[in-house]
Amino acid sequence: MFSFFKKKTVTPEVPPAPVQQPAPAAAEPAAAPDLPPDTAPLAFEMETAPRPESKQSWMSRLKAGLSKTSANLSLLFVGARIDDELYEELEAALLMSDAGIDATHYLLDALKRKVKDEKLTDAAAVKAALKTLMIDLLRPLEKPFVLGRHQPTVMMISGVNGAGKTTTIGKLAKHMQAHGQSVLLAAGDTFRAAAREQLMVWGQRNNVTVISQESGDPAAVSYDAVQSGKAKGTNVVMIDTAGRLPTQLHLMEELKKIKRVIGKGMEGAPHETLLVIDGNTGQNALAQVKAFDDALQLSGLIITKLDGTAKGGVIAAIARVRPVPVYFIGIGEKIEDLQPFDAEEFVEALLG
Ligand SMILES: Nc1nc2c(ncn2[C@@H]2O[C@H](COP(=O)(O)OP(=O)(O)OP(=O)(O)O)[C@@H](O)[C@H]2O)c(=O)[nH]1
Repeated sequence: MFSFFKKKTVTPEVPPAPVQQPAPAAAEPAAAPDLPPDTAPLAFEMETAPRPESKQSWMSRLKAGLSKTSANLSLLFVGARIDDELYEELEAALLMSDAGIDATHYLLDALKRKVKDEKLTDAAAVKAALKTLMIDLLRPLEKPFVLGRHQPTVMMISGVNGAGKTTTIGKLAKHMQAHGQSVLLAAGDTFRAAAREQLMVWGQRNNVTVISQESGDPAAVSYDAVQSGKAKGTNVVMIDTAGRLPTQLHLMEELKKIKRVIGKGMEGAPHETLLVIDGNTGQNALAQVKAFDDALQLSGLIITKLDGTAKGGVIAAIARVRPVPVYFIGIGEKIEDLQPFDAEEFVEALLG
């Protein structure tokens, strides 16, 4: 397993907070510690050079996950002539991959131009040109996930039901703990007792404090969690929210309220407003990104389940239509199955 956080060369001004003992209870009201908002006791950013053996296994699994699309796209270029028929087949394959009309036409137009300008006649060279164009399209979505700029860093996590929010929070919490970051979770899903319990049990098992309330207002639970995080000097507060559809307008309003109330608990918070999307939801994922971004002004995405029946092309649609950075992608349920998004590696898996 390789890590995706690394220590930045920041001189600690304040010693890092100790890892919390599990204390699954409602937060006691407390005053904020006297820290400037941007105090950076520790800062972490992406690991840029993961261990080769782990990288290899990650790549082969990502490739397996996206094999449907890569098989379709790769086959097109085998012994192909560069003509209208190839472009038509490529258009169909890109649309089938969930890239959507906008990204598909953008890529095709750019490819045709490149083929002409560079006088490409060989199918392999055209495929390589498409790869370069896709990498250029997706690269702006790469963004390192940095911790340590705030004490605590407050993260709000949203998404539709079953997208993988809670699982992802668990994985992130473990990675953060492994790097000396103390983590506090807020069970903002006050509707489903089972969701709350799931998080509580997980917290106890993993030595992570979970703030929860039996019933009531998810905004209040989130506020309590921020207060508790500030009082205890916790490094990271992650706020889980109940799954909801963008069409459930009252629930989208509730999300906005949660965000506002978090901001009342700590100026500038949440520092990360994340949307978790299931990679198998195709073009609907784009609709989710738009709706949640309109409501919350997202700072980043996490795309899960790229190991299933995902086609992967929707990320090109996101890059064209609503380029919210993709912090992480997930290809399974184990902790090492969540890794930073890397455009080059993703396109390599997508195009073979
Ligand atoms: N195959 C696969 N399964 C995943 C991945 N991430 C999460 N899951 C599974 O997806 C299911 C739903 O995950 P949860 O984390 O409970 O999703 P949630 O968004 O919190 O769901 P709600 O609380 O209902 O809104 C679980 O069975 C997870 O194990 C992934 O990357 N790959």
